[in-house]
Amino acid sequence: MSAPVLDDPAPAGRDAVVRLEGIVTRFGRNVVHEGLDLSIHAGEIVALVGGSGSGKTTLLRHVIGLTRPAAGGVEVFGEALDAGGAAERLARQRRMGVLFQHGALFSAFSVAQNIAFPLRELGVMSRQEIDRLVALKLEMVEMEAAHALLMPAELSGGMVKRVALARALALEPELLLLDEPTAGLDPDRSASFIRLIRALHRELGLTVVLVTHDLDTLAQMATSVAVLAERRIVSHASLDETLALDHPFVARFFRGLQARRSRSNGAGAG
Ligand SMILES: Nc1ncnc2c1ncn2[C@@H]1O[C@H](COP(=O)(O)OP(=O)(O)OP(=O)(O)O)[C@@H](O)[C@H]1O
Repeated sequence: MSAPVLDDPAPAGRDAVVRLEGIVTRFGRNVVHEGLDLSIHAGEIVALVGGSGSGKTTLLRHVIGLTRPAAGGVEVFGEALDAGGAAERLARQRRMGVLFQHGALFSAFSVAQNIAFPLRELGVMSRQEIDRLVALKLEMVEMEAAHALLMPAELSGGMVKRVALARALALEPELLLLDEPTAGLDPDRSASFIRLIRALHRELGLTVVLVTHDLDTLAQMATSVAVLAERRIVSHASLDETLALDHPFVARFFRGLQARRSRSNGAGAG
């Protein structure tokens, strides 16, 4: 196996938005992470890839503080996740938006109520301010104002993802965590979801961590790829550098993309 690529793909001088150091995670006897390190810098879209059960979702849960590693440090926005009092921890939480794979909407709430939920929790906005922000977020995810009154059961799969994204964006997060955002979407809906995230990334300067098994999503979105294998990040590098790695998981995972690239190179050469 060639040497793993562990150099930092972000330009020097940018602060880490997320820094994971020496993370150890255990569920009973199942050791999921062991000495895992990863730094993510402002403005990056990092695709986190790894085999099924390798601990990608668990890592995202550590970043937002839903779970705690058995050992190691989790820093977000330059501070330890549990630094400071309750108010400071909450303030840090609000700088992060999350879209989980089964990030279901509250089924008894309308689209508008779902998007308004994090805003209401803040308890500082008037009804009019909340309505205005909900309308703005709906527009941001390219949904019509009339959709605000629909119930989740009335939405298509693509619309559910958009509403969940609008809710994740409600508090204007600087860091967006996306777990399989395009899973279950048909190619058209998937492509438009990718366009949307890329536009938001460009316009809002978001930092994004993206877990995906979908090579098209990855190739079109990621500014870097972090590979979770053997319980740690074995490589964090550009897609091209990742493709050049001699690692069994990388070879298996990227086989389709490699084949497509060599076909198009062949076609170009001929
Ligand atoms: N709450 C829990 N209790 C016990 N084991 C857990 C718990 N959460 C996760 N695990 C175990 O930790 C491992 C990593 O799970 P995780 O969901 O993070 O993997 P993943 O890489 O996201 O997988 P996939 O790609 O299949 O979604 C698995 O073996 C899983 O069974």
